[in-house]
Amino acid sequence: MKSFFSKFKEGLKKSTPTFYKAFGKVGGLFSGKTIDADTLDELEEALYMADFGVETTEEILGAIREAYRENKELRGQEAAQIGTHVLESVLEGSEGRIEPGAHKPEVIALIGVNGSGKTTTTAKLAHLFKEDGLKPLVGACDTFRAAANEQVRTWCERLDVELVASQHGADSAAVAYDAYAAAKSRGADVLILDTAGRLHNKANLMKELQKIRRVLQKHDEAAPHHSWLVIDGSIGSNSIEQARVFHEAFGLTGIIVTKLDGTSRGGALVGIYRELKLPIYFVGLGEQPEDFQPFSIHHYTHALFGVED
Ligand SMILES: Nc1nc2c(ncn2[C@@H]2O[C@H](COP(=O)(O)OP(=O)(O)OP(=O)(O)O)[C@@H](O)[C@H]2O)c(=O)[nH]1
Repeated sequence: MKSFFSKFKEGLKKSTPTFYKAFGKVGGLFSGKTIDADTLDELEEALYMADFGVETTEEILGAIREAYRENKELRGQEAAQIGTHVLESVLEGSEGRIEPGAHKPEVIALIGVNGSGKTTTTAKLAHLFKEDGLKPLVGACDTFRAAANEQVRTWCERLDVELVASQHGADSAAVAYDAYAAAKSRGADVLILDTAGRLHNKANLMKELQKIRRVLQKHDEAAPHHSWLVIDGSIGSNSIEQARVFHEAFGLTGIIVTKLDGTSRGGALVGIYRELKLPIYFVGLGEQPEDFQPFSIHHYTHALFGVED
């Protein structure tokens, strides 16, 4: 099996400027030759504004303050390096990586509230797997929202990806079951399931998700092999609570954070990781299929502090 990430190494560099935007002003604070007390105050404010949360903000500031106490001539880039190291150690272990090939098909269930970006992420994943020479198949399990099917269909046509869908109002677990069978018989490497984000109430939604799991397990006891929460990065610290609720109800195996291109609150993913220790697999950086990258601690931390590679 070809390495899954070969294509992405180039992509990572390309979108660094997008990340810079996402972090607003933090990086800019260290562009000067030396820092001063004002820089530290501004850093504190910027980290809170970006939703890094109390713990992470205090750890970063504490380390830079200590270095500044010892050396009043501390250079901007030195301070930025210190911040980078603190954040790198907070995020240690957070990079989710998959190597398709362990199961055929490898089943990925995308979960999350409406509008978080599940359907777009389904398309992005399908595109990514295709680019890497794998065969994806998509199951449109959001049978609740009428337009959802259409949206997935449009994406799959555009990307030339096979789709299993059903009528609006159909049993989503039945779609999942059929999609698995189709993926197996058509030799798909990866099955991506786009699930509903809203039902009449939360309990029903969780029941439906659990039913999808039970039904998949009739095919393969280990399925879904990945249950990823797709979370809107621009909602900031509210995302932590959202992740906790889904994790308790469904047992997530990872996170995908979307919309990091259009937000200055890109710090919340650190809070999610601190709290739930769920790996972050991908980040969404735009509306197009290629605006999608594996989460990289190095990239994230360096972009935040404006540290050059
Ligand atoms: N800027 C930006 N927009 C995104 C990203 N991901 C998704 N979107 C946009 O967010 C909106 C909602 O995305 P969907 O993929 O429809 O979200 P969903 O979770 O499937 O929502 P439902 O289908 O309503 O359940 C769309 O307008 C997407 O184009 C991203 O990474 N960046």
